[in-house]
Amino acid sequence: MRGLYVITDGSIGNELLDKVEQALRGGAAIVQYRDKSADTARREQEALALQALCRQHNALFIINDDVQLAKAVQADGVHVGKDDAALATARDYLGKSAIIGVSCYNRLELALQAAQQGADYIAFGSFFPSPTKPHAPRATLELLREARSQLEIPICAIGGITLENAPDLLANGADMLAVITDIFNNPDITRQATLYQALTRKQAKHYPA
Ligand SMILES: Cc1ncc(COP(=O)(O)OP(=O)(O)O)c(N)n1
Ligand SMILES: Cc1ncsc1CCOP(=O)(O)O
Ligand SMILES: [Mg+2]
Repeated sequence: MRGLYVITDGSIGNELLDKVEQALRGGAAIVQYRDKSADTARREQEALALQALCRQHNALFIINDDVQLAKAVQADGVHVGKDDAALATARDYLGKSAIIGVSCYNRLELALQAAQQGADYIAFGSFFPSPTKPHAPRATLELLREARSQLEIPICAIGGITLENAPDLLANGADMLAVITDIFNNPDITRQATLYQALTRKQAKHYPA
């Protein structure tokens, strides 16, 4: 796994599908449906529509937090953090072939443990001030380098990523760049996604596509 990993946000509103499609046209490799609302019916409907869109564009589709929803819509996988299902629980529920990503914040030991327990990728961040999650713990490029030297699974970087700071993340070992604001707040989402994809193709060479 590598490339641009776009994450949806509740604030995108009713242009959700349209905006995600624009990102996919620009070459986003992975889409995460991240919706913190309690509206189960709408969440399922949106997730199903996004799943179909990702299939059309050969992109992976990941559900944030919710293993039940991931199974219900046959998503490619789920992303879990400290307040979500444990990795082992998610694996039991979704099976061997599901992609399970685990948030490790700024903690190498969590990443080593997740890798040992069968995570498909891990995520560190926030690397930079994030408009979406201003109070997220701050991760460093040094942590990324150290993790790169110890981990074989793909590493995702998240938090306040922009086209200006993305090259440092890639140069220090990130395989995937998870982005909300700098993609979905851009007036030309497709072009912005294309620019990210070009950067990741140039620099993330740790794994085959
Ligand atoms: C790719 C990716 N990385 C990190 C997160 C954050 O997960 P978590 O810590 O569970 O926080 P929420 O996103 O659930 O608020 C993520 N979602 N995706
Ligand atoms: C979910 C999450 N976890 C750490 S930072 C973040 C939000 C990233 O969004 P943005 O790209 O807007 O900083
Ligand atoms: Mg979570």
